[in-house]
Amino acid sequence: MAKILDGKEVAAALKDELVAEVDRLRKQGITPGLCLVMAGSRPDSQSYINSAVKRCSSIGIDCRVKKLPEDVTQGDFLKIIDDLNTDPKINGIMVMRPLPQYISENTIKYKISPEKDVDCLNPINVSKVISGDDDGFAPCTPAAVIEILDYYGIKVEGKRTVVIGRSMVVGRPLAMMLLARNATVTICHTRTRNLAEETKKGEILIAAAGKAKMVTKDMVSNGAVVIDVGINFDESGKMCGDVDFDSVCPIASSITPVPGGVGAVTSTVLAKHVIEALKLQKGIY
Ligand SMILES: Nc1nc(=O)c2c([nH]1)NC[C@@H]1CN(c3ccc(C(=O)N[C@@H](CCC(=O)O)C(=O)O)cc3)C=[N+]21
Repeated sequence: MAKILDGKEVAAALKDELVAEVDRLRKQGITPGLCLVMAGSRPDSQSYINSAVKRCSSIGIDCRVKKLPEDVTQGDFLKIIDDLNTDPKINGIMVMRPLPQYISENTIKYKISPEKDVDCLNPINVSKVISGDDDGFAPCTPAAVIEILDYYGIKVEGKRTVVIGRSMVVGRPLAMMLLARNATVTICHTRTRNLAEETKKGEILIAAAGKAKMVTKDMVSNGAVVIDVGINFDESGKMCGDVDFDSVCPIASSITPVPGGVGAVTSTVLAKHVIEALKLQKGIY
């Protein structure tokens, strides 16, 4: 049976470091501030906002949530981003995706100040992820995957690492972050032929496809490390990952559960990024 890679444990360890950091900053009279911006009422965005606010507040970050109507105009949206860019109390800006249909994500993402862009929407930060510079902000979810691998001492260098999924929030940036750590990376996606043949080559297999329980045991090689980034809900409304945990667990060497895996670390990484953003803006090293 695979060893369980416990996201809650990783998040707790990271949280301890961050609380200590926020305490040090508070003694200098500074409190980090985050604003989460949500247009419309998607339940997945709302659920992330709830857990992000809970987690960041418990670390000592001031959280603000800006809820905009689904039919907000592009002009109003841009004005809000502009105000946050210049607000000295706000160190991090997180805009929930996807944006409403009539808002151009391309326009919004360039507008977020790169120094406050804690979830990597601005192409300046995307380009840093691609070139392997670590002075920008990577998106929080792939950064959470890296935190888990680091915490458990799982080295990716030289290893055949297969990522399923090519989204801008997870698959693509994650592939680049693994490449920067010298993994041999394969990206699989909806048009990949003989998917199981490809995924079986992975010594490390990362599922970020957004499709419930799609990774079955015939797709996993014996002893693989399996990281499940999926957050889906099954027929009975229960949260489940992209990996069919019960069938894969017996053959993997280690595996992240859902819930309690990558998702449990993501909001703590967000808090980490807000603190880094503050230090960057204030010139604290
Ligand atoms: N710019 C942007 N970045 C995002 O990362 C992003 C987004 N937009 N839009 C919406 C989706 C959805 N999403 C969720 C993350 C965690 C939970 C969640 O339930 N987390 C639980 C833990 C789940 C677990 O344990 O696996 C928690 O933090 O307590 C839900 C939803 C992020 N998203």
